[in-house]
Amino acid sequence: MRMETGIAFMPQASGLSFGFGKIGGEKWSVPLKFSFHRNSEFKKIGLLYRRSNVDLKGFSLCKKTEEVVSELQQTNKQTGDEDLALKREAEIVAPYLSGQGIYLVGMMGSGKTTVGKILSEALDYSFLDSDELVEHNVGVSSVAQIFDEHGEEFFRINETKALKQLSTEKRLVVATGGGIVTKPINWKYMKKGLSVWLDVPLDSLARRIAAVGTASRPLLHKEAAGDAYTLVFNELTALYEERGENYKNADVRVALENLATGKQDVNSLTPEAIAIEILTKIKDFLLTNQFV
Ligand SMILES: Nc1ncnc2c1ncn2[C@@H]1O[C@H](COP(=O)(O)OP(=O)(O)OP(=O)(O)O)[C@@H](O)[C@H]1O
Ligand SMILES: O=C(O)C1=C[C@@H](O)[C@@H](O)[C@H](O)C1
Repeated sequence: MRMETGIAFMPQASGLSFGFGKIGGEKWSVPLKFSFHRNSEFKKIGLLYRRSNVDLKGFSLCKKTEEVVSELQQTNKQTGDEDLALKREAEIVAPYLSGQGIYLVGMMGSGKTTVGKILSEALDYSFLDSDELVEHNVGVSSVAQIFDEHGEEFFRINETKALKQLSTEKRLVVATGGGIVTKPINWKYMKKGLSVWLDVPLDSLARRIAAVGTASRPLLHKEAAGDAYTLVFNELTALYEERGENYKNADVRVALENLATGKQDVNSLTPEAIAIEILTKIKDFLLTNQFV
């Protein structure tokens, strides 16, 4: 069944539930429960995401067992500490947030999806990717297909419609499309919640995107000779020249270059560390602006 737009959040005993259905017609909803476990992965229900535990008990150790164990222990300690710090920061920020939606903006590959999911879990929010809502509304499986069949302008119109739908929702982290910042009307919708700019150096973005390929990112997918990193870097540079200023409209900026301290490399910052910084910056923003 092709569904018309209509989104509803409904509090339920089991947690939050989210439904898509026909406006004024029948609605369906999916119960969502959140838990906080490091060894887990996100499962998708409808367009929303939640965590599910992964059982690692059957993991078998082979050669260099001690090395593997020690590395795992080190990683677990570091990530365990970060998870705790993240949860603690989320508890501190939650009362100031009062359920306001959070819109992550930033260039393609800046980590809006990766960090957004972690942030949503820490805050007990739902997570949604605006590109996926556009795909759902248009009735296709990829943004690339929309660009191919209808062109960018059609995509942008539908992106604004999707954002309008989302802007009335509470307790939601949204990973927005990289170009959402280019239309002033989109800011009107995002200002119903808090917007956060994930500012990542272009060379890091190019590294990340070149590693996974450009097939799902039509604005970067160009048939040209050269190595993948350089091609992506050049396209990103051109895009950033056009739209870089627009990101500055965000309420909060989290610049990875500022977050990386001492000898730490921007590329070694974990999504958890970035999520903690987002919460800290949101708290500062809300404290500064609550009496003005
Ligand atoms: N902190 C990080 N360190 C290293 N790699 C990261 C980090 N965050 C995200 N990535 C990787 O970068 C790539 C892009 O991340 P992600 O999809 O979260 O970005 P995005 O902003 O949602 O991108 P897009 O707007 O293009 O959909 C992924 O391969 C992801 O694994
Ligand atoms: O930066 C952009 O303009 C885009 C980013 C993607 O998330 C998609 O929204 C689409 O590919 C366009």
